[in-house]
Amino acid sequence: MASEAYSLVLGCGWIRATPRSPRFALFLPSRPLAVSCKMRQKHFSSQQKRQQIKRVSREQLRPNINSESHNNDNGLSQKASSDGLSNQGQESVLSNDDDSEHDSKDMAEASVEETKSEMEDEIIQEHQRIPLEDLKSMIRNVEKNVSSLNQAEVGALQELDKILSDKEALQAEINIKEMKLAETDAQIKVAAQEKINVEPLEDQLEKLKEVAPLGNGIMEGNHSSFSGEFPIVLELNALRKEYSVVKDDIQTLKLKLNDVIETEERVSLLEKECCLLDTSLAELQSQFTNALVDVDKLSSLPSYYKALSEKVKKLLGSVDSSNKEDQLDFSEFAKLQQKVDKLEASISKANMTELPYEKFRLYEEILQKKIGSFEKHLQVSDQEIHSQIQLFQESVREFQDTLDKLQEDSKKRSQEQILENLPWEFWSRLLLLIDGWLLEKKISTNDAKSLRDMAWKKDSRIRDAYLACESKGEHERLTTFLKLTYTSTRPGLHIIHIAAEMAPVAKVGGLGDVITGLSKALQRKGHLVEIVLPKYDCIQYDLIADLKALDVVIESYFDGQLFRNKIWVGTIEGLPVYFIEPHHPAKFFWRGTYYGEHDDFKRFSFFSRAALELLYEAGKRPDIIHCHDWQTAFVAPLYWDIYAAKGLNSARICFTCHNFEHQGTAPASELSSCGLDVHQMNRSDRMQDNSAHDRVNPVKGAIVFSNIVTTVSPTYAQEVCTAEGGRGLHETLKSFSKKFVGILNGIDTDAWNPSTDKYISAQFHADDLRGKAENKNAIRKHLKLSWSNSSQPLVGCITRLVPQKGVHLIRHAIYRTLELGGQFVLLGSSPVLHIQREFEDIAMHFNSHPDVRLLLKYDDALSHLIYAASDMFIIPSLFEPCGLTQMIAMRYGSVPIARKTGGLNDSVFDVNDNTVPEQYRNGFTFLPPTEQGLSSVMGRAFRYYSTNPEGWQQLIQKDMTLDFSWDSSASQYEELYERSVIRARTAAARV
Ligand SMILES: Nc1ncnc2c1ncn2[C@@H]1O[C@H](COP(=O)(O)OP(=O)(O)O)[C@@H](O)[C@H]1O
Repeated sequence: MASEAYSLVLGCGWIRATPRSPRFALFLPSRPLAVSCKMRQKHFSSQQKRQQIKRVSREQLRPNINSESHNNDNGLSQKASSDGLSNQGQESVLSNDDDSEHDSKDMAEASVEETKSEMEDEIIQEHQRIPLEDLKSMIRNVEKNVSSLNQAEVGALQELDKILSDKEALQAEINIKEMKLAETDAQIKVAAQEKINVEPLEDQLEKLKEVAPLGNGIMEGNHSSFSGEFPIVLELNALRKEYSVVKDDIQTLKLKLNDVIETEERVSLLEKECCLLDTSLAELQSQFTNALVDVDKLSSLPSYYKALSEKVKKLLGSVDSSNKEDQLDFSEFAKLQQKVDKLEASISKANMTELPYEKFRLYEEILQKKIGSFEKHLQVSDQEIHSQIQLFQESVREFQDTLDKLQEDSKKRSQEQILENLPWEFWSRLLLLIDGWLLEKKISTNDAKSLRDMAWKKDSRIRDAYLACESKGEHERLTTFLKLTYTSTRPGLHIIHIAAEMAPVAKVGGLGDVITGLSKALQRKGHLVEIVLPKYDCIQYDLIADLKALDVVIESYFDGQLFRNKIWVGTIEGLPVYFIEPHHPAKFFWRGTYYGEHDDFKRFSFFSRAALELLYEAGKRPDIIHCHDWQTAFVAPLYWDIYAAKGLNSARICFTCHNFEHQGTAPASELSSCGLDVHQMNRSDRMQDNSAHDRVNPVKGAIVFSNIVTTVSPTYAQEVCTAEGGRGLHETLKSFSKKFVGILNGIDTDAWNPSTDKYISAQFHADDLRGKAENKNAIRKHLKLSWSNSSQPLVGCITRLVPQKGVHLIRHAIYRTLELGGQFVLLGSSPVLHIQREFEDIAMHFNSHPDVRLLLKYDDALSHLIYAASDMFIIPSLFEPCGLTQMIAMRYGSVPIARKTGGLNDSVFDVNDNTVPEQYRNGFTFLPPTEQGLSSVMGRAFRYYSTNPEGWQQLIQKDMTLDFSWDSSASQYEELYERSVIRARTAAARV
């Protein structure tokens, strides 16, 4: 394109004006030499042309002369002409005399005359030799020749005249052309000069304009009359014109230059595009290579599939051979095989075909689609194959099982046939063994009876047990047989809880929750669980199903006489519950309260004895009697001291202390009321209080007399073995450490379930927390708190307001919450008067405060709403045997802020504690029981809440899904119970 434009410019240059050509050369550096050469050639050729014209005009003259002479010389003109052209000497002469026309004419005439005289001389000489006649004819011929010669001469002269006139015309023409040539030469010279001196000329013009006002007029063409008189002015005019033409040309050139620049820019853009295309091409190439690798990989899949098919076929074969009824459908496999084969073929086809680069993209897309669909097919095939394999494996397994069973059955049958046909001798030996153990008092009459019955019926279990331990020692045989009596007769354990609380009908604190939660969990595990409770007047009777008084009176001993007890039965949360209503003049459970009465020792010692009386009278044979806290701790010594001897001897006693702070000590004399021998019991190794020897300690008595002693968390179990934590019982606990264990409580996940809770405003769960925000809003409105800022954190606290719970820290938490910009809701009441008063004052102080509300009461329904609404939950206990509120709070998405003590230490793990695996970190903890310690941890929690809302949300979700159910705790109790029962039977067998 550039060269095209250039030739066009050159063309224009030649057509319009030669002088412009060198200016182009300024912008087209490769061209100036050629152009100037061309100019020089042109100039040279015009000179040559002129010389040629001159030469031709001279030569045109010469042949005419020669032809004249040679025509007369019998057509020898050709030779004469060539001689004439080659005669250099003649040419040089002619060239020196180029305008003498007359001289030429004279010379022609002289030449004719000369020829004529030469001929006459020849005739005379011929005449002297030849006859006259001949001479006469010859003369006539000569005369004829002369006349024809004369005619020829006239013609020649005419011809000469014509030639001369032609010559003149030609000469004139030549002159004009030479003049024109000279002019052109001059113009060329001027142009050459002008091309070098445009600017000086401009300056000159400017100077002329300045110095000659006349010149201005001339240049403007107003004084044409002076043109001829001022050649310089004319020249200047011409120059001006030339200058304007040049200017135009410059303009044109500039435009052209812009075009060129634009073109260059376009070229560079195109180059860039070209580069980009190159790189994308390279990318495509590499993608193509990768795709080929992928295709390679994919091509290996069919072989993998084939291997799988082979395996499946093998399996099918084995199944076929095992069971011909199991006919397998191969059509699916055949279809899959066809699909894979097809894909394989298309892949190899694609590999063989080399696609052009411009089709890469299209190819890649198709390839990707193919790979995608192939992968999908493969996935589906994989799944199908997998499920088919599983199906076949299952059927093979089933078949194998049936086979095994059949084999076992047939083996059994044949064995049974053998065993059934066991000689009478075998059964007699077995019966004698049982009787011997009974007589030797190695087993009880009952155990002996049930074992004897089994042997009598030829029960396979006793036969197998006998055969299994035939070669073993007697103790092991005894244990095996006793286990048989216990497992063979019942599906699980018979467990009876004797307690002072049961949630939700008679709940003061965590004890009530444990009774219900643990019992339900044990019930679910297949055990028979029953609960015996005092029939308090303040029980929530509406929560008891099928409550009824039995038409029976149980008399129980107290203060030297028998008192009648009315027995009520009913179910609470699906659990069978017995209520004892003593008809005692002191109206032990008609007080409108559970605890805190002056005669609590009497009240609960009475109840403990009446409960055992009930079991005894009812003829119950429980495996486990589980008593709780000091209120029912009397059961352990009463059982072993009185009821075991009376025949209620099937049970093992488990005692759980929920709080060693409460030991129920009393003057030793009071113990006699329930029938215990004070003298026997008030001993340091029995019930005597470790600190006051005239007092008996029911908790110590339970530790001593129970088979299993537990407390409610592993950390607390350790703490109470120290002087600081044991409250005087640490030595006793240490001495019975073998039967003492700490098991963390669980919570009743049915009762505490935010997705089904009927007490809360909106149910919610970990995956959808919108309900939690609704509950927050609802409680704020309900308690007339400010609800303008939904992100203002709400701190909850539900507790008994007792020193153990860190009341001073709870009070501090209220102020600290305000300091941190949060809201605080407390639900609690105190059995301690001064604490109750103190909190009532605080409640009054914040009566209409927008951010604090204190509710000094016990309110189960409200507690649910607070758990559901709060963002954080505070438990700053000085000590905490287990604590349930932190677990309930977490279940409701309220993050616990707890002191590291007792059960809190076993269930709350700080978000920053690197010693704990990340998945267990669920809250904020602090150790020093000080206001500073609490302030600091609350600050951390608030910062986390406000600065990391996403992390907070995740923390809530994690907390809500943690397992605090009773399942694992109940399993631990179950294991303890079972071990104890077996041990008892074995021990009984030994005695
Ligand atoms: N004022 C109250 N209103 C309703 N429920 C309460 C109140 N105070 C405590 N609770 C409940 O009592 C139980 C407390 O158990 P826990 O944390 O083991 O403490 P403790 O047994 O020492 O009182 C929780 O279920 C808690 O919700």
